Amino acid sequence: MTQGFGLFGAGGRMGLAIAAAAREAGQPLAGGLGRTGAVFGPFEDAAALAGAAAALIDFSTPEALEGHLDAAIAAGTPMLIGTTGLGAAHQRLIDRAAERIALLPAANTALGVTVLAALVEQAARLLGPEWDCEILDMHHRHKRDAPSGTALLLGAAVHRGRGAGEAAGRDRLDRMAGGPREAGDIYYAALRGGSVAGDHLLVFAGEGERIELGHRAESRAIFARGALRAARWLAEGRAPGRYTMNHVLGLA
Ligand SMILES: NC(=O)C1=CN([C@@H]2O[C@H](COP(=O)(O)OP(=O)(O)OC[C@H]3O[C@@H](n4cnc5c(N)ncnc54)[C@H](OP(=O)(O)O)[C@@H]3O)[C@@H](O)[C@H]2O)C=CC1
Ligand SMILES: O=C(O)C1=N[C@H](C(=O)O)C[C@H](O)C1
Repeated sequence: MTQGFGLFGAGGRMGLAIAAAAREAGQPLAGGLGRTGAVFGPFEDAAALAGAAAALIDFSTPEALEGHLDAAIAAGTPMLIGTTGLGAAHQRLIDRAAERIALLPAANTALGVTVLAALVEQAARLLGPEWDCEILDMHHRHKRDAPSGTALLLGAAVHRGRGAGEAAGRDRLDRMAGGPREAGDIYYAALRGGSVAGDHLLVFAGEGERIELGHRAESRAIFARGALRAARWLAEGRAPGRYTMNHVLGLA
């Protein structure tokens, strides 16, 4: 059998978009799994799918991540992790698994967002922490996590640009709690409704002027094409480690 990619979350919105993009690109998929088993292809569980796939693509749920990582490690198969809403415990699982296999966690696989993050980092470096930073995301009514993974990714780019290190500086998810703004903190807000594929707006607000940087996804096809590109890059044979979309696009 031609070694294709294995897809977790195959029956979901992104799973369907990736299957469509793969058909369009002539990219074979070995199989796709949903919560209760095969969505397409002959494999009924993660271990069997991981053993047959050249790379795995996960757009499912945070709760499913650990099982998918276990299957990927056992098979020695690299994995793109597109799922968002991951907490510190998930990040530790990814770090540990990355000692054994190649992993690429990407909260947003769109080319435009990868470039936007680079622009945001540069702007934050030039502006410094005196310019307040606010990040807004709007997504469809079904989205579970808020703020979005992309909003947090853009915030991390601001922290990097300011030279504080990714862990330093405070991410403030409590904008609605009111009170005066704390200097240097990054504040997040989220809107949910309708069928919006994913809009992000980042505002740097200075004294008497503002810079606004943003991205609008017109459909999920951009995430799907980026995910396939990242999976192809992983399947070329990467050493164990934790990679980013910057590696895929040659920006790292
Ligand atoms: N990185 C990026 O560029 C993008 C990331 N995302 C993220 O991807 C994730 C999925 O988004 P979306 O497709 O909209 O969500 P959906 O809810 O439409 O899809 C998630 C799918 O995962 C399935 N699932 C749940 N548990 C498992 C499991 N154990 N094994 C396999 N499949 C499972 C669900 O099945 P069931 O319905 O039966 O429970 C569902 O079909 C979200 O975290 C989202 O934020 C989304 C777009 C772009
Ligand atoms: O759930 C979605 O739809 C999306 N999720 C990702 C995120 O949380 O940033 C990426 C994209 O914005 C769509």
